[in-house]
Amino acid sequence: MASSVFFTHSHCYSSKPSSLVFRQVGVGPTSLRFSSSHVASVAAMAMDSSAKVIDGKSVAKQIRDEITAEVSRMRESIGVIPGLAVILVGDRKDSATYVRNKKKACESVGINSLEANLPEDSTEEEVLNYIAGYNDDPSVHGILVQLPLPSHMNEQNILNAVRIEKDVDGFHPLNIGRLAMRGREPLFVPCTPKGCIELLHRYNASIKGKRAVVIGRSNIVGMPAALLLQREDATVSIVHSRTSNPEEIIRQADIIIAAVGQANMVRGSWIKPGAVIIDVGINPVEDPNSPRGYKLVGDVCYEEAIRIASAVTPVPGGVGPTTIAMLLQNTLISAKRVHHFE
Ligand SMILES: Nc1nc(=O)c2c([nH]1)NC[C@@H]1CN(c3ccc(C(=O)N[C@@H](CCC(=O)O)C(=O)O)cc3)C=[N+]21
Repeated sequence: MASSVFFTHSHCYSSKPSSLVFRQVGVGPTSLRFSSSHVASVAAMAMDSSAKVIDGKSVAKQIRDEITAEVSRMRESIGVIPGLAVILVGDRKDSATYVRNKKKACESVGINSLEANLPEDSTEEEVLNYIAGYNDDPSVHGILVQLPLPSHMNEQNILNAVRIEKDVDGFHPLNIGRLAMRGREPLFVPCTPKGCIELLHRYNASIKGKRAVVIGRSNIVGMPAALLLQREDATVSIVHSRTSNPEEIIRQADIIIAAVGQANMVRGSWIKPGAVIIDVGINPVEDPNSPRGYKLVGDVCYEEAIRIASAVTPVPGGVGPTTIAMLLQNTLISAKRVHHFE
């Protein structure tokens, strides 16, 4: 999702001999569960099953069920249905897919969805006109401008035009500013980082007092994720393209949030045994065995991580579905707030 590119690993060598993986794992506390007489392959298998896959799909389903109940309670008691407007400019295939998924998700919980599809060569003014219309429309409680925008548009101008009360993406600078300040509360927390924290909570990963590393410092994921972790009382480091010793810092982390957009960048040997890993990356890599010709992988080498971490989010099926669930949650929060519905 994020764009900086700073390491060169493009493959996850899952065919590594398991004895090597075992030695890496063996330095950590999890190895205490196994006597040294166990053969490596047995231990590796046992550790495989002891690492948890964090099932973002099922967490998202759970959250959608909670939202469905709240949406109907709201409709029945005050007759209001939350509404989300999505603006898509251009015809990027991935953006079209995400927007379609968001629309489907809205339908599944009873949220109204409106969609504006503008051509790639639209002017900034045309986009601003749509935003103004949705800003004034009382049936719209959330406005999302799908990113990235075409390069001839000024993203900042456009995002600033969204009324802060409808900024369900949480990208408005005032929302980010409040997120960064102690004792202040943003109106909305950005969906992807919020989903990352939700996954940690729902898997009972403790955050308070833990060392967390966020890899990547984008405005939409890395930076707000670091702020959220800090609000949860973690000790947070941010590793980025100019960090001189990233592996050393990452290896100390109890919690890793990876959001750089580089396939399989984080290797098993960088991971502290027992760490919890939230992998935000969604990177297409060539795969002749897939009907599409490619498959999606994360920023973390999953096959290596699952042997060393205590829990890992898969890609797909991890952070992505949770992100969409958070968008629905933010839309519901917005509708409740404007109608003073508790
Ligand atoms: N204004 C704005 N807000 C966003 O929240 C926003 C955006 N722009 N631009 C693009 C990124 C990306 N993003 C995703 C959401 C869900 C999945 C998702 O559900 N992925 C599935 C399926 C992936 C697939 O199969 O294609 C999964 O990971 O399991 C992925 C990516 C939201 N973004």
